Amino acid sequence: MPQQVTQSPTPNSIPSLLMKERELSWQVATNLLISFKYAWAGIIYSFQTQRNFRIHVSVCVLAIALSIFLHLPSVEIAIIGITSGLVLVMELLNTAIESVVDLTVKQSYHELAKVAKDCAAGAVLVSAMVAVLVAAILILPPLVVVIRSAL
Ligand SMILES: Nc1ncnc2c1ncn2[C@@H]1O[C@H](COP(=O)(O)OP(=O)(O)OP(=O)(O)O)[C@@H](O)[C@H]1O
Repeated sequence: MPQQVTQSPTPNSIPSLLMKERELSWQVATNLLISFKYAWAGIIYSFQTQRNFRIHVSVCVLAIALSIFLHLPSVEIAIIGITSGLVLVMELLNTAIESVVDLTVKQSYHELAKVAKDCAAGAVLVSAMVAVLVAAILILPPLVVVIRSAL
């Protein structure tokens, strides 16, 4: 049976290919402000629908507030900010992957849908464990000192 060979795109044809990809989009943000609006809508959607996202936002705010209250060095506050922020990013990606999987398989069971959702949830878990470990190492010692001096 003759095999169908797809030619790889030449550098000149790449811009027109990209245009075609964008044609598939139902709506395209026409400027930066509108892009921000859609990004914000995604964050609000996750906050309103995902309990875990709300928990992670609260813990993230608490960790940064505590590190400011304890007068941690700015590098340590930045590290806590990065690790906590990473958890929120993972949660947003997890929500995006869950939505795409549900859109694809609807309410039917599929082994690959399970793999995709479990791996996305695993990514959130790994980032959350790293964030807790980093926060515990940086926040706990000065927090214990403050609590002891208050007693
Ligand atoms: N269509 C599906 N096919 C196979 N397994 C699925 C499917 N949908 C969900 N699952 C399984 O059920 C689990 C929970 O799915 P769900 O969509 O509720 O995600 P979740 O991990 O609970 O989301 P959250 O991150 O909000 O807690 C998935 O991790 C997966 O193991």
